Amino acid sequence: MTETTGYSGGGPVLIKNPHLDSMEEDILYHLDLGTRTHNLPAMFGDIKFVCVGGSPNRMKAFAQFMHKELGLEGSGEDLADICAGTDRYAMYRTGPVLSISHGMGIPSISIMLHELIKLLHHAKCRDVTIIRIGTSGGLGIEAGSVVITDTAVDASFQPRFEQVVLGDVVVRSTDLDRDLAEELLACSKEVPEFPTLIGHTMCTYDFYEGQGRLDGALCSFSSEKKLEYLKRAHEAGVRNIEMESTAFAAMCRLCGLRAAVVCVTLLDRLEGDQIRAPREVLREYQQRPQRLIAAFIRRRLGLRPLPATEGTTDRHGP
Ligand SMILES: O=P(O)(O)O[C@H]1O[C@H](CO)[C@@H](O)[C@H]1O
Ligand SMILES: O=c1cc[nH]c(=O)[nH]1
Repeated sequence: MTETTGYSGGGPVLIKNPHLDSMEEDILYHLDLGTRTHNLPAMFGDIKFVCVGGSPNRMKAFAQFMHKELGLEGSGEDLADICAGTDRYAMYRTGPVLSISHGMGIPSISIMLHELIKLLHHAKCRDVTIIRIGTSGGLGIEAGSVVITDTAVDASFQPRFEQVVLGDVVVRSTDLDRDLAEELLACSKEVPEFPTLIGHTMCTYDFYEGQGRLDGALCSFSSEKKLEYLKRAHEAGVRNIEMESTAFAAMCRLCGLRAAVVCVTLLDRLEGDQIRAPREVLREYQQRPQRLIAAFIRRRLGLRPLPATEGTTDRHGP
């Protein structure tokens, strides 16, 4: 079965679930929030930008960075984790920006997105832009490059996300908002210290065998087969590889959220498998998507570009 419902962009957050209307209460279990226990419109109704990424520390650092970038009062060092009652995900807000961690892989981001999208719906948010700021392995591009995804593809280079529902495979489109990708590319001129490009992003179910690595606990293919696969991916337009983009693109699109994926590359997979860059270098790399998104949000809010932003200082690294 293929679901073709189109991306609407702007407007309200669409919930494609008729059962929700008849529920007296909706408990967002993994976020430790709920419609009875929290005034979600008061807490989140004015959110316009949602940024998600794997690591809780990265998303805290990003919220603190945005606090400064938006020129809000105070240092932002004391931003509280809104989901502190659970250790599944971490969530911070500053001004109109919500910053949330999603863990690693499709099952983890999928659970977070179900609850986040319902939260935005219950809060009556409108015109929300959602961006995944992540890390990835590059394909044929310099380590440290930032890739803005035009289309998320699966491990067979197809623009689809397959979800098993009641035993049947449901196929969902993974197109992302082209205009938003172009707008982000235009913003990259404000952060010229690193290369930024648009390309396909391949999403896999695993970091090791699933991404053609030779260095996992299991490996059943040769070095030649690995390179042949990665080169085919490159020829198909893939410029980076990560583990959440297809599910993210499919769910956001169906729910009317304008979405983008912006990931830095930690290495060039055509040159190796192990991530060897020193922690200091990796730390600076993971700040790059954040700096680009800060420039984008500032521009959207009509704030003047800041001279040479330095990014966040998350001490934990990617
Ligand atoms: O850096 P983040 O955004 O966590 O994402 C990437 O890093 C993880 C693997 O190290 C995967 O989840 C992959 O998608
Ligand atoms: O190679 C990489 C690096 C980061 N994240 C991935 O999923 N793959």
